[in-house]
Amino acid sequence: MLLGVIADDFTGASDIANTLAKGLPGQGGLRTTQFLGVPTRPAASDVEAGVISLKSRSIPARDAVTQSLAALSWLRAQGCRQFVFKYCSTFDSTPSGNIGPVGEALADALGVKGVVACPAFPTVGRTVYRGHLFVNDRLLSESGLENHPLNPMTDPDIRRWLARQTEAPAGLVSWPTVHAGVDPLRMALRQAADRSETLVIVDALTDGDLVTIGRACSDAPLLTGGSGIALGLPANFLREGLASGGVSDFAGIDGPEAILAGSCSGATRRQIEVHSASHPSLNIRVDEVMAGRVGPAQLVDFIHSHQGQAPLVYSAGSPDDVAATQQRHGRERVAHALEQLFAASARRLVENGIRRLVVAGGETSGAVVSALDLEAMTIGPEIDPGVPVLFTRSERPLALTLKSGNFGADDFFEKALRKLREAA
Ligand SMILES: Nc1ncnc2c1ncn2[C@@H]1O[C@H](COP(=O)(O)OP(=O)(O)OP(=O)(O)O)[C@@H](O)[C@H]1O
Ligand SMILES: O=C(O)[C@@H](O)C(=O)CO
Repeated sequence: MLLGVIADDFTGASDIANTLAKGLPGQGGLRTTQFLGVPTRPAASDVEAGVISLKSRSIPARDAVTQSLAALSWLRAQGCRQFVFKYCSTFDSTPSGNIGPVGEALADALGVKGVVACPAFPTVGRTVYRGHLFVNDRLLSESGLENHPLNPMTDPDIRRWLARQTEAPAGLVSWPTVHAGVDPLRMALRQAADRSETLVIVDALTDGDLVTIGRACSDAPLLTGGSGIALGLPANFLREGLASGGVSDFAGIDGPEAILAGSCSGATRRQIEVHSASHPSLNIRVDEVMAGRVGPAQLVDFIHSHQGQAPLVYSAGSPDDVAATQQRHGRERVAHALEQLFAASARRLVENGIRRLVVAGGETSGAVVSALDLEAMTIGPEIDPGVPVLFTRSERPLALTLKSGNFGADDFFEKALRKLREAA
């Protein structure tokens, strides 16, 4: 294994696995596997990039650090020569973590400073300029992310946000330096290290900037960021003749289908609206779940009784509804109850023969996939930017996709089910 990624949620892991498997146009990528949690045995020998999915974005910082260091240890044992800590392109975190504490702990373990921190993902509108994160043409804090159910992002100055989470000062390399090219950027990162800045926000506005960052970091033991940070990395290994540049061998998996959406993000809510207009859909009422009147049986029955029609079960409400629900029952309790509900339902659905599964939302995906007890998934073709097909190679193969809340076109759900059936 050449490259090891530690991702703080499951959809984010798929996102960066997609980037690594795809590589740059015309060049090919790395043979990539997404692992669910820290594996307990060695990886297959042909894996070039291993992405470990943790569910560490919204847990106490101390636990996130412990899990991330365990992931690092396993990846080191597989022979990786470079590591990436993948977090959300909208820098999802709170003033107490977890990007800062995990980033610093990994940097300390690898003995490095001047480590890039760049959540930019221009294809889906995330850019960083002068340390400020934009989502399309809005600052992060006015993009809807200020209403996130778990980590409201209320400050677009991510250097300031990061500095609240870190022990060492957080640095900044602004866009003119990135634009000036590989050597000036390398020098700026070295200078940041000399100032004892462990994590350094690096601006990026385009894929070209991310490729420059990738090249400048060809020898860096550690990078941190959104999936865009991986854009230029496969090329480094290909250039050195270390990687194969292989393509996906996904043959398509047909069979019963289900869509489970626990995300309340803007894009998912639009996808729910579009899909529900012409497909059976069940809106889970949180009050009913909290009162114990709705459980997995209802969800599973609904999916089974609408087979062949792309049935959708979702929990999303408007930001006002979500806030009111959290007020009534408590944020953690609601999140826990919904995640358990989706997880238990998914387990039963797969036991009962569901073979194509679409899940929306990082935390939701984490809960669902953990309940399915899958160890590793191979990366197939891309469905929409940042969202690939994943498949298992077991006797009863499963094709699934884990969609980040804010990713995907409006018709994502229908398109995803189709892509899970088609060969690459
Ligand atoms: N109606 C609701 N009211 C309150 N909380 C909800 C509701 N529906 C879902 N949730 C909770 O909100 C959280 C949504 O997080 P999740 O990570 O799944 O989606 P997301 O944040 O949109 O996706 P991503 O992390 O990929 O951007 C989950 O913990 C979920 O249980
Ligand atoms: O970076 C992103 O936006 C996604 O991969 C993600 O992490 C959402 O959970």
